[in-house]
Amino acid sequence: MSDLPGIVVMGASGRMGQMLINEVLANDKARLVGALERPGHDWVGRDVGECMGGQPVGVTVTDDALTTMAKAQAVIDFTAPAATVDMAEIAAQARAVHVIGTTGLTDEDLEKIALAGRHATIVRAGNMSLGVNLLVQLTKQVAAALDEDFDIEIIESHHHHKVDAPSGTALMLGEAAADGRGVELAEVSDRGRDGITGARKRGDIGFHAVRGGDIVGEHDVMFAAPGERIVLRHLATDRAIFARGAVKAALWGQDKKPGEYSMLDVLGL
Ligand SMILES: NC(=O)C1=CN([C@@H]2O[C@H](COP(=O)(O)OP(=O)(O)OC[C@H]3O[C@@H](n4cnc5c(N)ncnc54)[C@H](O)[C@@H]3O)[C@@H](O)[C@H]2O)C=CC1
Ligand SMILES: O=C(O)C1=N[C@H](C(=O)O)C[C@H](O)C1
Repeated sequence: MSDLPGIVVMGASGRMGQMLINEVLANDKARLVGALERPGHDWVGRDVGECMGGQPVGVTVTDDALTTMAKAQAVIDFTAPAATVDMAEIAAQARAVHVIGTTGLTDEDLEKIALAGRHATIVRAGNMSLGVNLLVQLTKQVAAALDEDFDIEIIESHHHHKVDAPSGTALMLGEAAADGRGVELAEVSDRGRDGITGARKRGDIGFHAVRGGDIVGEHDVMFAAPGERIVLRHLATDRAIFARGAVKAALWGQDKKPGEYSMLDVLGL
């Protein structure tokens, strides 16, 4: 048997799940050892390659996370908050790296994940692409260089299936902007204005969510002052960028001590 790290993909039938299955299968430094779906899903019990419309790959989709994780060195999880919190405990028991791409996690979810991080290596990011993680660093730098004469607004656009807002990426960018300014995001966050809102409060960071069609993911960070505007922009046109980052994170995590890491750690940014 190969000693390459064995990776399980959770949420195998999802938009990201299918990207991840293809990415792991194509990677010569990893093996696909499991594909998980939620109980009752019609892919459960079938070969994941066939489910995706191709040749069999010898991995049957299952809803049995405990048994599947026993043979894995990492799990890549782009699913839903409740599923991710459950997996955090299972991955910690299995001493497997847990790569979390799921967004929409509450503070309570994050506390539970942090607890699991005492025993497991977790890499979590609202966006696993190289471009967005660079944008995070640029946002922090620009926010640190400018004063509050520049109003910061974050505008994100996604496909009409997306269930959470603001996007995980928008929140990462907001945190970076707040960090650059030396303030707490929670103190200055202004989400989705509506009605008679009053004039914009100096120092606030605004968030706006557009949902439509098949937009993969677009993010603008606008710094607007009287007489001039700077706009930092990332456009995702292919979900493969997220899958590539996630597989990189799963491999990077193999020799890391337990704890919570980000894609900035993985990419060395
Ligand atoms: N961090 C990043 O770079 C990115 C994060 N995302 C996030 O990933 C998540 C998933 O996005 P999509 O793939 O578009 O959604 P999706 O709805 O297409 O896929 C989610 C999949 O998870 C499965 N699932 C739900 N509960 C499960 C359980 N208990 N066990 C196993 N599978 C379970 C669902 O059946 C579904 O197939 C979202 O939170 C999204 O925001 C998406 C793209 C990039
Ligand atoms: O749900 C998505 O599709 C995406 N979610 C992530 C987010 O919430 O930022 C990353 C990417 O923008 C696609």
